[in-house]
Amino acid sequence: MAENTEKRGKILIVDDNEDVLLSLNMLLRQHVEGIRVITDPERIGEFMDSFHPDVILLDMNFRRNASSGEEGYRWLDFILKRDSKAVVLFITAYIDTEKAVRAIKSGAIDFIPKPWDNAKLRGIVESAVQLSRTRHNPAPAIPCEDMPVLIGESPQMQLLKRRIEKIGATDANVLITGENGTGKDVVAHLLHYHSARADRPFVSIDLGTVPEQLFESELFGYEKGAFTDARNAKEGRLETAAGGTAFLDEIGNLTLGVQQKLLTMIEKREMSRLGSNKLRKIDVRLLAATNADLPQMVADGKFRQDLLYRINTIELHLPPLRERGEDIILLANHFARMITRRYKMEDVEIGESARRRLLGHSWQGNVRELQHVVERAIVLASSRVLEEEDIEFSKTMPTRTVQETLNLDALEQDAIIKAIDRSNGNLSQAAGLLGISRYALYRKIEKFGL
Ligand SMILES: Nc1ncnc2c1ncn2[C@@H]1O[C@H](COP(=O)(O)OP(=O)(O)OP(=O)(O)O)[C@@H](O)[C@H]1O
Repeated sequence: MAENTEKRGKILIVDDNEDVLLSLNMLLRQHVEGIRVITDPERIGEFMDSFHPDVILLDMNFRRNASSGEEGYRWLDFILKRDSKAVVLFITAYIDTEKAVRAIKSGAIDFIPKPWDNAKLRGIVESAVQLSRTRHNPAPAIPCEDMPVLIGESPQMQLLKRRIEKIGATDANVLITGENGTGKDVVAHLLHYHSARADRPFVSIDLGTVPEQLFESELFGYEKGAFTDARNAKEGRLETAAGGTAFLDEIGNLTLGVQQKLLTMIEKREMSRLGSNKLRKIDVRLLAATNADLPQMVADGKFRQDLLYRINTIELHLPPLRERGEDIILLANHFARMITRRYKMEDVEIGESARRRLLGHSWQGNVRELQHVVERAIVLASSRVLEEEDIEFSKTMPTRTVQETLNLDALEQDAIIKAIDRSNGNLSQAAGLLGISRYALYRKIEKFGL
């Protein structure tokens, strides 16, 4: 998912657990325009009218010991009756495929599992805000000032940028390939931005996170009564993208049945919702991405050859970061600027020893991994020049070997951030790790403005 320094979206969080409210608020407030939290779901309507949230994060269970999620479905229904385009994310500790399928069929967009992974949670909320804006407002999905940036001056990246500009101006379907985290999502946004459809919606669908049973209803939508939980009709993501661009990420995951339906849509430019025979005209430009070997999948009978021909009119390949040399440092500096701006910190410099360490790493997680490494280094470093010891790679180097700061406040903040991170935002657990009470932790969070 493309990162942006802009704060975007208004979020309403509804959960009876104050810990959850506090940690979600803490995590998200740096990234969004506004947050309101309520413990009482009866007040949802009032806040929908006065605050106009882009996204509602909704707990599934409110009564003590409840775990069926029935209350969540009831409140979801209430929200969708009030605003059929509302974007709701369920917060839940108990999730299985059956429940996920039912929730999404009932109109929720996605889930936030408890405990959550901070980076993933930010990604889910960011996509939900974008979807809400697209649903509620046919205005440009990507205003000029939000044009995504593709950093890189290596010969491969220069060539790629030239091709993006050329291809963007056409309406060709494009298949973007590359390992995870190489920037496929950024390229898809750029292709849209350079196209004549730039002022129309850009709708991204990650088929790696949508359960297989929901591919068809998510992509093509459904009519009321199409299946048991279809209490209201819902437009599919492809319809939402009408006139603009649909980006199907992880297209290799599509089942053969849905591949057929997608092929028909590309060839005939029409589609029907689930539970309806009515054909609707549809004009979408299709971009797709994968890190799978689609020709091999065709050979194995798992991917339709005719669909592959349709989606790979043009193929753009993103090279792994380890093959891009100095781009690593350009990107690290870019992320450093982005992160210090986001957290309103002083600028940092990447020192010589840190550069060497970054250049020597194999970057299996590509640009996404680099972004996380830089963010962690900046948040935890004790000086404004990052050195070798500030660069920690996940798992391979779990402990810092640096001469740490001896400033007690800084040490305390550092420990609090680590504890919250390690307990995935669960403040009771974080307080336990720190050996203090939950209330003492709240006070410290307030004191340090974390
Ligand atoms: N060349 C680049 N310049 C600036 N930022 C980049 C670049 N490449 C990737 N990023 C950033 O790195 C992160 C991962 O990129 P992105 O989500 O586009 O990767 P992806 O290939 O789509 O990953 P996945 O296969 O896991 O979906 C994002 O935050 C994105 O903004």
